[in-house]
Amino acid sequence: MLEKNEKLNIEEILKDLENYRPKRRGWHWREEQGNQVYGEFEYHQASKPLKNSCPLPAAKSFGYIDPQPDCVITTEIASGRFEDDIRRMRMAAWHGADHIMVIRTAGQSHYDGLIEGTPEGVGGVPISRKQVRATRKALDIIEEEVGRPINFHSYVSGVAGPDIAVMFAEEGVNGAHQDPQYNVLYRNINMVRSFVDAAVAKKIMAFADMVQIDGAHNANATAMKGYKVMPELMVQHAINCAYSKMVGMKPQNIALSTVPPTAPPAPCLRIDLPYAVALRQLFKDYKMRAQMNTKYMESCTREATVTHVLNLLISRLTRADIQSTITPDEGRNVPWHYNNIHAINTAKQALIGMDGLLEMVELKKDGYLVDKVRELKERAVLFMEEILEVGGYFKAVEMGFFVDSGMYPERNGDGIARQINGGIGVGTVVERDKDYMAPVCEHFGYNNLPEGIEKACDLIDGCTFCKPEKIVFIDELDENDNVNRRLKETENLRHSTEIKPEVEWCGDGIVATTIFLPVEERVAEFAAMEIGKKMGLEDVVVIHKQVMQPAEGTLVEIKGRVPFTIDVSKLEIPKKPEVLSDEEIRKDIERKPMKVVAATVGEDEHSVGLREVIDIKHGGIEKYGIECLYLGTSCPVEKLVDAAIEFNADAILASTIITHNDVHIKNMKKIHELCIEKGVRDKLIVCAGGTQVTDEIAKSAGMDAGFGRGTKGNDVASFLVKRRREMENYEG
Ligand SMILES: Cc1ncc(COP(=O)(O)O)c(/C=N/CC[C@H](N)C(=O)O)c1O
Repeated sequence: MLEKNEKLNIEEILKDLENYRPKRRGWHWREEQGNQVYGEFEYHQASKPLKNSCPLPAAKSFGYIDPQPDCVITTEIASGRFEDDIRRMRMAAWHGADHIMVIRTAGQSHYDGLIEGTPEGVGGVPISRKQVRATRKALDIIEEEVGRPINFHSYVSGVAGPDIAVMFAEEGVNGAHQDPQYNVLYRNINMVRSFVDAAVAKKIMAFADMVQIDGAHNANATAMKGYKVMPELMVQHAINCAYSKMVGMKPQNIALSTVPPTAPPAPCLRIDLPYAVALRQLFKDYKMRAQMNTKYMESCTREATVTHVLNLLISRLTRADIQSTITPDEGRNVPWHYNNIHAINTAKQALIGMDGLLEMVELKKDGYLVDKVRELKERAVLFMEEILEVGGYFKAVEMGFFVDSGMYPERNGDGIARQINGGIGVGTVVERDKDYMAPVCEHFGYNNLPEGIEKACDLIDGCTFCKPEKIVFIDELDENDNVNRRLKETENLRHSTEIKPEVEWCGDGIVATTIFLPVEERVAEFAAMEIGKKMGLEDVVVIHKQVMQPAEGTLVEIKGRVPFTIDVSKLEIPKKPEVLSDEEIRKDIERKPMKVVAATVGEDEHSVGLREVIDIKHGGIEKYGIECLYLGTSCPVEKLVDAAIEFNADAILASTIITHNDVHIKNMKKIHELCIEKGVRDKLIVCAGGTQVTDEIAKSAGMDAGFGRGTKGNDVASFLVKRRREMENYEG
């Protein structure tokens, strides 16, 4: 078991892979939990807490609770270097993801065999046995520390679909996309080959108890207008569900991949919600894998996040068994790892925030919604009927029925047409002879087993499903394109005190900066790049620009590479002040009572933070017996200092939240100077606090200490006691 602050050791994970065996087969759904209590709250759609996790930032105000939604949460990974992805997977798991979906290297669907070794991928990882083993082994470690099984997922499709299905079943992969329509429509693989392969693959996935996700979401992304293909999507789901069931998959392992088809500025709920309702009504026995919209994503991460929250509202208003997440930067680049985390947090935050929603609101049982649901179902049924009329699915594909930009029955004739005698793998399906026999288990279709043979693989004393020791593990095929060589290049950064910024890969050195420039867009773009260069960044690229007003200015985000490393052993890091125990603080105050005056100074009305530091009910300093005179908010600094003198206080606590024009620093300096003017500075302990106040800023403004975001009563009381001791010793 890893220690909390011990890094995953990629070298260790790569060791002895030839003998690694997965702990289990099959998918893990979060346990039904009924009502869950986290802290002071009861949840009606939550699952068990994690052993270790990173709560949302705002959990600070709720005792750091980290309630886990009831559905599985997915994060998709596509960096191309699995050795760097396991770090991202660990971060994701600690933020609540329990479904790790690894995108394959571009075009792996066209590989007509398995990939071996660990070559670097493009836009995804080359899914190979060694990579799957290393990743599953890392996930074993990660699931131990978070205390929840993690589902490892990739894709069973393409020309080598059945081969990959076998390898996934052997290696304990827990879920996969499998939909022959994907091969046909988006990879132009021959349709007969695709459906025959799909039957073989699905049977193996059923044996391995893998959850299957279909490929309907692709029509959303590929269609001219996502919302025009809603009837077709239901048809695509139906085809894959029916085919999967016929092969022997359990409905509870068949997940429909459903994406809300639109996004603002379209009135998306009015379009997407009826579709989501219709889908769940038609496919109530199946699982819903709710995906977030990717089609209408631009480079604005804020916009993407709001769209995704609206998608999550639909999940909560209908049903999501798996909530898939899309990173807010997917519209910019291959996702950066911290954006995977932002996306997971968006899902966790919104789903938990909408806990029990349907106990308070319900979908109307008449009017627009019901009519729209009905209309969509009718369109889908008509679509299905027409497929039958023209002679079945293959014929319909040849006629370009699918991904047509018209809202069925409207047709624009621009669908993706494929010929039954065309595509990759055409003519490669051979009818099985009468005496065809394959001595392996879970083999779909006709298998002419000899008399008396129970299990096909008895003939060869066990197949790899029954005797995993028969699996042949190939380590590396290419002496250059492999993980060992890549790790060599980053050796120094993994085994020294030198670090570099990173967004995807160890040592990639990428940083991002947000800049506002008071000029029109085109000028701002080039000015921002110039600023990046002057900051010493290399390969500066604009990753986002947004007009704030055509003449007044433009927001620009740039990324660039820092050419240097930071040696952390050489950093001057001030020691965190040691906090005294409650007992010790209380004893010292009993020994010698302490009085404090406190206020929020200037024109500042914020009081919450200071009250938490003071009030006994928040565990504030009063609980140690310190006597506090609280002067409220918008307190002039003169009044605060005078009160300290009058009250014969030992200390002043000044809260200053507003930092506009550095007013917080000005106020601190004024308090310091006033105490000197009145000859009491060396008698008083003077502290400031606030969300933007740091110890360094406060001390440079003449304070004895500064307390920032997250400060607790015992931090302040501990400082006051220690500081008074110093002053007493000083007085001798
Ligand atoms: C049914 C099916 N088979 C295979 C592939 C992948 O096939 P290549 O490995 O050839 O790219 C896909 C891809 N979908 C993208 C995942 C998406 N980000 C998602 O949310 O699911 C697919 O849908």
